Parts: sequence; structure tokens; C-alpha cells
Amino acid sequence: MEAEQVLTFSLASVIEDVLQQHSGRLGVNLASRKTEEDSLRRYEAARWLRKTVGVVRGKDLPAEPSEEDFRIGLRSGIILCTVLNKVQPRAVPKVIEGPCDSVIIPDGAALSTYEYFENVRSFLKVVEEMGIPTFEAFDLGGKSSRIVNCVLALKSYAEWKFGGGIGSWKYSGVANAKPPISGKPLLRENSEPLMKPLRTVSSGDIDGYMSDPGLDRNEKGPFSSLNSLVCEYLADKKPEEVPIAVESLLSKVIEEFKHHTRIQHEMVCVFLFSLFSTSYYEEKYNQFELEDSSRQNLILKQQNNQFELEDSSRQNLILKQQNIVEQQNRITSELKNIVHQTKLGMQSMQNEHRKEIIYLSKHMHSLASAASGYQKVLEENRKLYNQVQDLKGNIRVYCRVRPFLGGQPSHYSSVSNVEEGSISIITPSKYGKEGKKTFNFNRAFGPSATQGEVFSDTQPLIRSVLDGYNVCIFAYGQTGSGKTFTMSGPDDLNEETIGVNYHIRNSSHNGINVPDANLVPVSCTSDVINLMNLGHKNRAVGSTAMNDRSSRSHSCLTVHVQGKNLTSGSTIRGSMHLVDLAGSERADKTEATGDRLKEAQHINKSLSALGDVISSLAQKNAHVPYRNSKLTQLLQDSLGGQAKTLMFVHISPEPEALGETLSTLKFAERVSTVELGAARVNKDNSDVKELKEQIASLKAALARKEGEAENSQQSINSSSNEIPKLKSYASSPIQRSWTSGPHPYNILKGLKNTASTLKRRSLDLHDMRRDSSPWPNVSRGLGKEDDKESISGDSVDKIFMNRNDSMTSEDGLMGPWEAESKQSSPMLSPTYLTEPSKICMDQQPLHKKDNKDDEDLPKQGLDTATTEELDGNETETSESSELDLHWPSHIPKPIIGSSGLGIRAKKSSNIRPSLKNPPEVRSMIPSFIPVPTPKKPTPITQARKPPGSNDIRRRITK
Ligand SMILES: Nc1ncnc2c1ncn2[C@@H]1O[C@H](COP(=O)(O)OP(=O)(O)OP(=O)(O)O)[C@@H](O)[C@H]1O
Repeated sequence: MEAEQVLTFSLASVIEDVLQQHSGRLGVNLASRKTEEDSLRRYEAARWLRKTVGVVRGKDLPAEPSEEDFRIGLRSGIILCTVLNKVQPRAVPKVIEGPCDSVIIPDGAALSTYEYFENVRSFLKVVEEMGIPTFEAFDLGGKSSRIVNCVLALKSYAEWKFGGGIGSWKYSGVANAKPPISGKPLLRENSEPLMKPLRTVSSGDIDGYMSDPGLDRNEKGPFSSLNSLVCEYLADKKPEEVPIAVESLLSKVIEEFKHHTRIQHEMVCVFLFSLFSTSYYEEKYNQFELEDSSRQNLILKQQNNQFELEDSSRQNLILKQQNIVEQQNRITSELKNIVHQTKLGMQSMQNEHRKEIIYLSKHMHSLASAASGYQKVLEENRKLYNQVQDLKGNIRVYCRVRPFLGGQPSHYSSVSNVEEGSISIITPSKYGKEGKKTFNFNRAFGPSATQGEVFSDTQPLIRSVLDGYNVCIFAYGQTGSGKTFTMSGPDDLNEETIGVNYHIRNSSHNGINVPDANLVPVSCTSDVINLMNLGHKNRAVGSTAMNDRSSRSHSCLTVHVQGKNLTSGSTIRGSMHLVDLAGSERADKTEATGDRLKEAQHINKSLSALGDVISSLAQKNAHVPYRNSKLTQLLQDSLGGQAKTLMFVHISPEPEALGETLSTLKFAERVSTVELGAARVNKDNSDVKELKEQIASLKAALARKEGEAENSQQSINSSSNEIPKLKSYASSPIQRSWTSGPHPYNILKGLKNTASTLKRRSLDLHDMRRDSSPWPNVSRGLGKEDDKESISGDSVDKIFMNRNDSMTSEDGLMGPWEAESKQSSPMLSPTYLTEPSKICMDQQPLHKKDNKDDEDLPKQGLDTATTEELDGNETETSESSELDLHWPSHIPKPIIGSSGLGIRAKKSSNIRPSLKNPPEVRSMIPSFIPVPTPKKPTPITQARKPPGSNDIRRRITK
């Protein structure tokens, strides 16, 4: 159908052209006019196009193009589409703008042809829809008149539109334009309204007209003109020329027709080509589309496949996960089962455990009770042991090992093991092998033991002072082994390091006398501490090669305690000696010279005297050489009396000190075997009161007999040549009564026993003060030389808390204590004390004896009352009771037995050769209750010395 239409051409126009070409003037005019008209219209169209699309864009279109230029310029359809889009925005949404026309498709056709065809087709489609006269695509390869017409119609439309669109647009240019010669345009479908006016001039219409016999040809403008042309052509012909003219005309028409047909054929070829191309490209396009769709399908499929795959894999995954979840669920349920079973097991185990715990707790309880029982038993054992020890009266021995001192190289210690009650010392044997020697004591403290631990073990002993016991704690050991540390503490004292002495604070102000000691009342703890500090300061301390603060004297602190039972009226008195001995040392080791050497000698002497005493006590010798040193005199009560005695034995850990250590420990072991007898409480009970009353009555009896005694004095003196020394006592009322009284012996005995008993008790300071005799300051008058002569030199600095005597070292070295106490301490002033101490007893000078006789001196008739005597044995006496005989009546009886150094002179067997039973150590302790065993008067006159002679007792009581 389309090919048919393409082949359709205008017969009239052919005839017209022929006629015009052959009609001479008329034809020339018409042709030129038409050509001119066409050119003008083309130029107008070209200018408008260039103006509208821009010169750049319309560069392919000259302002006044030839018909061919015009067609070529618009051939791509780009300018047309662009113009159309300007007029009608987005009318052609996609304008194909090929990069160049030279792109060749494989079959040789220009790629742009297809693309341009698309542009032209789009353009034509839109303008047709807009009702604008169109042209045919192939017009771009043929005549341009219809293209020009279309463009001008579009221009007219644009002017109408941009001019406001008033009214309806009508293309006025159609009337002027040459009607289209072609028939119904190709590919035109919806242009019927616009085509109506054109049809009037279309070839089809001509055909229709020609075929329509009813149509008045004269009414048809163009054809009437054709008729007129034919008529005009034939008019000047003769009739005979008409056939020829017609024939010629026809042949020309035929030629023209052929020409048109040829052109038409070419056009058809182009059209067919383009159609072919179109179809080719369409095919291609379709193919592309197909490919595209297939590709898309493929992609979709692939995607689907992928999705499916993913889906399947996902599903697999899900399945796997489900499997895993199932497995886990299974495992969980299994675990739950296990947990359940475990819980059940646990519960049963818990139950069993509970039962076991109950059983164990019962068991533990029984064990604990057994343990506590065991502990109790142990404690009981210990107590019992201690009680046994107490009963036996053994001296307790505690051993303490000093640690290596700071700055000392860390040594191999000679002490291998320290247990609660034993200590082992490494002793090198002859063959180079190490041996061990173990010593047993009541308690052993290792180097790490604190002062607190030491004190806590000492405390019970100290507490017994409050129960009325006499206690003596003394520290023994090699120089530098820690005696002072234990007793007093280090130089830099604090709460934790203070020694045994400083814990002892709550003492009463009662006490006893010790020679050269002061009895100082104290009212509070600080008084005690001040006093102790003063004593400590005054203590002779010097530096030796073995100890840079070596104590060069013994130190003794005595605390007296008195308690009174308000109901029963009984009093309890206790006293405690705290003795820090000077260290045993070897002169060569300490490198002492001069005074230091002397000190060392004295120290060693007194210590060896102590050793002798211990040795005698251990062997239960009849004679114990207390009087060989002041030290042993001081400790006499503690070592041989009824006191509880504790010896702290100290050792140094250094291997160099091994020799000293072993001898110290051996000595200590020996000490621990010493039995003192059971300690006794110092209690004044009703018996004592009776005795006191008895004394009072005796005193009265004495007073009554005084006159008789005076009368009989002379006769006694003359008749008793054997005791001339008693002359010096002639004025003594006691002696008078003894010599002239009806029962002088009994009186003396009574007095002696009473005094002796009382002497064993603590001094009652109140009693002493009641008889306010002035304190005879005898001790001050005592010469040191005497002391040196009489007592083996030992240096004893003592601090007694209720004695105002200053202390003098009897070895000739003035202790700092003396100066201090005399000058600076108001507490030590004599005004503090109104009562004399025991030392008053020695106002009456006795014969001084030489050192050798020293220890014998007490034997010379001074001892009068002894335990043995009280028990029926006539073996022991005490010089103190003798002294009581000479005690001034206005002075209360001193109580001296409990603590004095050298207070009691010992009797000796050589003085009392008649003793049947050798006295025991314990026998020297006066009995609490005197037993009036008939006894011959002791030859006290032997002990008496002429006035002016040196009195050994004065020395003793220092
Ligand atoms: N248990 C201990 N812990 C720490 N240091 C100690 C201990 N025992 C003693 N010391 C120290 O050892 C040194 C000697 O001690 P201390 O002066 O007490 O010995 P001592 O036996 O009294 O000597 P001396 O007989 O020469 O007077 C001192 O520096 C002292 O501080």
C-alpha cells in the first residue's frame, strides 16, 4: 500500500511542467515565478530555523540555502526536532545526535541514516499531531517545497503560540503555497483534519476527480488552469497541427512522465533502502531488544538462579542452622538432664556433706574440747610444774638469746634451736663435727622474742608481789648479752621496748631498807619512772670493746608493796628486787684498763661470789657464802630466802662468744637446780598481833626491871670476863634487862624471835613514822674504805624507794647515784623519811674484822633465831635478831629480812661448831612463827666489838 502511494505521482503536474516548458512565455514566467517564490519561502524557513535553534546548531543550514542545501541541512532531523522542542517543549523527548555521519554500519549504510530517520519520523509524527502540514521523509532526498511549507507552518504556529495563542491557529501560508503534489502522505494516520484542504490538490484527488464523472472540472482551480494551458497550447495551432502538437505534447508528457517515474523510482529505491535500513535496524533493534530482553531475561534468570541458589544456599544454611539448633536443643536437653542429675547428685552430696559437716563439727567439737582439754592439761601441767617448782622453791631460770646487733655482719649463730623450754647450742667437737648441747630452762626466748613476750611470762611472778611474796628477778649473762635490754630496755625507750623494770609501776610507798639505798615514797607512776630514770642515769655505764654501753655496776630496783585487809586487819607486804647485773666478762676481751679493769675485776668478783653462792645452794652446803659480796648479800633473801626468784640468763649468739655462752648456760642450769623452799606470804595475822602485844608487855617488863638491871649491871660485868666486849653496851636497857632480869634469856629470846619474825616482813613505814625518832644518818658516815676492806669489791648501785641513804659504791668508785640523790632529788631528801631504816641497828660500832672473817662475822653470836631453831634444830641463827636486842626502844622494830643486802649476817659453822645438823640454805630463813625452843644464849658478846672499831654490819647493810 505504501509502495503504491510512493509510486503515485501527479499527472497534472507533469502535464503542467511540460506545458510550461513548451508554452513559451507563459511557461517561463510561471516557472521563474514559482522558483523565485520557492526560494523566498525556503530562505524564510531557513532563517527562522537558524534563528530558533541558533546559528551554531544550525551551522549546517545556510541562511539562504539552495534547495539541496536545505534538504541536506535538515536531513538529520536534528534541527527540525530541536525547533519543534523549542516550540513545543519535550515534544521529541529523545533527539538522536550522532557523533558524525561517517559511522558506517557493516552493510555499508550510514549509521546516521537510521538515526536521522528516527529524528525525522519523530518530528513528522509530532507536527502531524499538532495539525501542522507535514512532508514525507523521502522529501528530504527530493523536492523541498513541502518541507519548506511544513517549516513555515510550524513558524506560523510558533508565532501564534508565543504571541499569546489568541484564538485558534490557522496556517495562512497554505493558500499561497503550492499544493502538495503527492498523494496521501506515507505513515500518516491521524492527520485527516489537516489534510482535507490539501486533498483538494492531491493527485489522488485528481485521480478521484478524473474518475468521478459527476465532478465539475471547471470548479477545480488547478485543473481548469491545466485545461486552459492545454487550450492555450493548442489555440495557436492549426487544426492539422493539433495532432502533431498533441503527439509532441504527449511524447513530452511521456518523457516527463518517464523522468518523474525515474525520479520516483530512485525515490522508491531510496525509500526502499531506507525502509530496508529501517527494517534492518528495526530488526537489529528488535534483535537488540530481543537480545536485551533475552539478556535481561538471562540476567533475570541468572538473578533468579542466583536468588534461587542463594535461596537454596540460604535454605541450606537455614536447614543447617536448624540442624544445629536441633542439635543444640538436643545437647541442651541432654545438658539439662545432666544438670538435673548433677543437681540431684549435688543435693545428695550436700546432704552427705551436711551430714559429714555435722559429723565433722561434732568431731571437731570433740577435738576442740579435747584440744582445749589438752591445753588445759598442758596449762595445768605447767601450773603444777610451777607449783612443784614453787614448792620446791626452785629458782626459775629464763634464758634469752640476743639477736645479732644492727651493723654486725650476719653471723652463723651458735644457737641452733630455741624451743619453749630448751635451747640448743652448736658445739664444735674435736673432730670438726658439730655437736649440740641442749639446756633446759623454765622458759627460753629466741632472738625474735619481744619485750612484751618476755614480760608476759614474767608478769605472774610480778603479780605475786601483790600477794605478799618477795620476788627477785635478776639478769645474768655475759657482757653485751642483753641484760640491761631485758631489765630496762634500749636507750631509746618507748612503750614497746621498755624492759621488765618499767612495767613495774604500781607499787606502794612502803618498803624496806637496803644499805646505801634510798627508800623513797612515791605517789604516782611518774614518781616511779622519774626515780627509775634517775637511778638509770646515775648508773655507772662505760664503753668496752664488747659493749659500748656496758653497765659497770649492778643495778637493783626494789619495789615494796603493802596491802591491808580492812576487815581482818591483816597486812600483806611484798617486795621485789629487779637486779640487772653487770656483765661477766673477760678482761682481755673487753680490753679494759685502769678503772675499767678495776671495775671488771670487781664485777667478776661479785659474779663469782654469786656463782659460789649458787654452787653452795645447789650442793645444799651448810654454809652459803653470801657475805662474799654485796651482790650476794643483796640477793640473799632471794637466793636463800623465801622469795620467788627468777633469773634471766642472757646469751649472745655470736660463735666467738660460745665459750662464755656455754659457761653461762651451765651456770644457769645449776641455778635452776637450786631449791629455795616454798615461798611464803608476808602476812601479819593475829599471831603477829599477839606477838606484838607480847613484845609490848615484855617491854613493860623490861622497863620495870630497869632499875634492877642497873643495879645488877656491875655484878654482871665483873662476873662475865669472857664477854668484856659487852661493856660498851652497859647502858643498853635491853642488855641490862638481859643481864639482870629474872629471865633475861627468855626475854631476849622473845625479843629476838619477835624481831626476827618481824624483820622477815616488810617494813611498815607507818609504824616507823609513828615513832618519830630522828633518822640516824649512820650510813653517810660509813667510810668507803671500810667497805672496800670488808666486802669483796662489787659495785652495787641500788635504787630503793623508801630509803634516803645515798648510794655509795663500796668498791671505792663513787656512783653517780650518790651525788645525784644527795643534791638534786627532793624525793631523796632525808625529810622524806622520818623513820630510820634497818641501818639504825648498826649505830653501835662493832669490831671490824678483816675480809677473811667477813663471812664469819655473822656467826659470832649474832644469829639467834632460825628456822631450825623454831623447828627444834639449833643450827641457824640470824644476826638481825641479835641486832634487835640493841634496837632503841623508841624506834619501831625494823623489818629487814625481806630485802636487804647483807641485812642478815650469816652464822657460820665455825662459829657454831656445836651445830649438830649442818644448816640448810632454807634454814637460814627465819620462821614466820617463832617457836620458843629453849636455847642457850648465843655468844653474842663475841660478835660485839669495842666502840670505835669497824662495824662489819655497817658494811653489810650498805
Ligand atoms: N633482745 C634484744 N633485741 C635487740 N637488741 C638487744 C637485745 N638484747 C640486747 N640488745 C642490744 O645489745 C646491746 C647490749 O645489750 P645490753 O647493754 O643490754 O647488754 P648487757 O648484758 O646489759 O651488757 P653489760 O653487761 O655490758 O652491761 C645493746 O645495744 C642492746 O640494745
